[in-house]
Amino acid sequence: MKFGILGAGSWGCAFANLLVENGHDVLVWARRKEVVDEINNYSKNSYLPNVKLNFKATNDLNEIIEFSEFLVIAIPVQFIRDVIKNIKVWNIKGILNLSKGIENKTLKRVSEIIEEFTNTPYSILSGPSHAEEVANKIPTAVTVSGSNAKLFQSLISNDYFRVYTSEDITGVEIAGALKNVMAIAAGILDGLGGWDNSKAALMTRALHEMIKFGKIFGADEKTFFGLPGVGDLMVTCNSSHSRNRMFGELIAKGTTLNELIKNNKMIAEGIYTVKAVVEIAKKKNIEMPIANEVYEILYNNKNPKYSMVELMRRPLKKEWLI
Ligand SMILES: NC(=O)C1=CN([C@@H]2O[C@H](COP(=O)(O)OP(=O)(O)OC[C@H]3O[C@@H](n4cnc5c(N)ncnc54)[C@H](O)[C@@H]3O)[C@@H](O)[C@H]2O)C=CC1
Ligand SMILES: O=C(CO)COP(=O)(O)O
Repeated sequence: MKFGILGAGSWGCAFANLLVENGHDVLVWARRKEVVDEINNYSKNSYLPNVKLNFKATNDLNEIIEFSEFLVIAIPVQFIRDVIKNIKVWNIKGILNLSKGIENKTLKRVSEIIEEFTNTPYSILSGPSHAEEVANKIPTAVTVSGSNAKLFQSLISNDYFRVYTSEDITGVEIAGALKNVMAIAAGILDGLGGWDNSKAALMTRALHEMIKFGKIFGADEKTFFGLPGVGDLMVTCNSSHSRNRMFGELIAKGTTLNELIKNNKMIAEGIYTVKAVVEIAKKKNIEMPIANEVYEILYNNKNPKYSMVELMRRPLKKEWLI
């Protein structure tokens, strides 16, 4: 099959290699010409520096659309709209979204952004899947949900990348978006000196906060006890590969948010999604203590140590103790 991939970041490139490995034709769209040249001339990309890339890239959106049977989205969520608004004709069979977040300016999930522009069948793939490990064929398992879930499961699964299917698009999207926010909080505890007990308690609370938020939008609670939920929460809160966790750790150690954004080409989606989560929680009157603390630390300079200690001292709601 012919897959066009929007986004030549670490996940777009790792996923492109996987599709090539599975025998598919792949073309990647990169925003910047120098990234296209680096991929086409040297089979390299600074977003995934230690991996040989086995595909070609273009900077021409029309070329990608003409090429593709299926379109994969691997652009950080806040930037998706500015790219896809330039697609004039959506003559593709299906969309597979890999991106995890909620758009700040509209409070929309990726499926909701996409449906503003096209009624092309939409699916999302999400779960514990750090690009660096997938690129090195380290066994990984993810979930795909949406119109073409079974088809994508057959086209994408291989001996190191297992794809399971779900009916719960909303739950998979919300789990993937919110785990990034929670991982920033987990990283803050790492930065305070590796508070492992606190981190375990935080991750337990984080899961319940994600479930509570998801159920407001009709998500299935079961989704959060699977790969898109607790699976991705654990890997992102604990992995040295996680940008969101790393941002939290560096914030706790005194780096400012602006310095992190300026000094890192990679994107930690949670620093943007947390704004949308806090705004939605306020509108829908959902108590989101961890997300609120992450927001206060990132955007109102609340002291990370004081904030986390105070948060962890707050009594857990009875129903959250499992
Ligand atoms: N990297 C990973 O291990 C995984 C990432 N994801 C998700 O994949 C999505 C894509 O992120 P990554 O591949 O990780 O990206 P990245 O963080 O590796 O690279 C940043 C990407 O964002 C693009 N970008 C930066 N500023 C931009 C702007 N102003 N306008 C348009 N594009 C801009 C860059 O060109 C680059 O493609 C994200 O939603 C992420 O949460 C999901 C699973 C694993
Ligand atoms: O989604 C991911 C792993 O499943 C990647 O997490 P980070 O964006 O925190 O690196």
